[in-house]
Amino acid sequence: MKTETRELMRRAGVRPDGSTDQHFLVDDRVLDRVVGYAPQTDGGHVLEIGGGVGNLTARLAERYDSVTVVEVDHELARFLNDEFGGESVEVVHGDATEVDLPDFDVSVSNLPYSASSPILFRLLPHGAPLVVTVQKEFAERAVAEPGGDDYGRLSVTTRRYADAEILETVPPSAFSPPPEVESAVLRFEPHEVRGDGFFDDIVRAVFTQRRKTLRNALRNTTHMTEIDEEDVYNVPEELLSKRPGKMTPEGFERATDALRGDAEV
Ligand SMILES: C[S@@+](CC[C@H](N)C(=O)[O-])C[C@H]1O[C@@H](n2cnc3c(N)ncnc32)[C@H](O)[C@@H]1O
Repeated sequence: MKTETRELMRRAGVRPDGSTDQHFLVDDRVLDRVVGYAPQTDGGHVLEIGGGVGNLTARLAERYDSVTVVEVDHELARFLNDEFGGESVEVVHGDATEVDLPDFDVSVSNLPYSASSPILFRLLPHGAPLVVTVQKEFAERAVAEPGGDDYGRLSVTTRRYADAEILETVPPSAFSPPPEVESAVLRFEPHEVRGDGFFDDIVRAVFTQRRKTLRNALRNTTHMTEIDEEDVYNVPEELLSKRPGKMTPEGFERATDALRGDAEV
């Protein structure tokens, strides 16, 4: 079943005003490409965040054995369930920054722009490929190199978990209602990482102090990381004197290893 987005919007009775991140992708060629960018897993379980009227959900259900779609809007969640719910499509009504997420082989989503960061910080540690449409400026931050203004927690976390690339930019006219900014399709290919939340906690904390040296950023955020202040001095001096915005993910790894006490420094 391939269903025109505008027809789905009419049937769902939605009149999105954009205030709740409800910009629906109505360009069916872009939708087809978004789905095509995702790897075809064997059978496979796909997770979609923000199902809207199901324009992407319909395509994902054709391609994968099972779909879990999370939607925060009560009316839309009910529509998705009526339209697609069944053995192979499970609709979860809830906030994707909070609800339990299932294991998945791949995630394909047009993310709600105001919650893109917290959602990605939840998806990346799953270690599965992701294809997401986000604000273009957000995509540029995800792939930013150390040293520039765009480089931050999002860039470090992205590089820690995955290789990311911008596949195409999408103009406002592809959406209804059109957002004010351009969008971009981002793909994340996961790579092996030692999974632990400590690294993520340190990165989150020190980027609240991005203009400070790592030494001061770590000392000022012990309430967030729960490290002992004296452990800061286990980190090599050459790292302590850098600013977080100039540190590579490898530098962050050396620093967190030293803070954990299992470093070869
Ligand atoms: C950009 S629209 C995408 C809709 C549709 N999948 C498409 O491609 O056109 C984002 C959707 O995410 C939903 N949403 C917003 N915040 C959310 C959250 N925190 N958790 C789950 N869904 C959310 C909105 O209600 C909206 O349906």
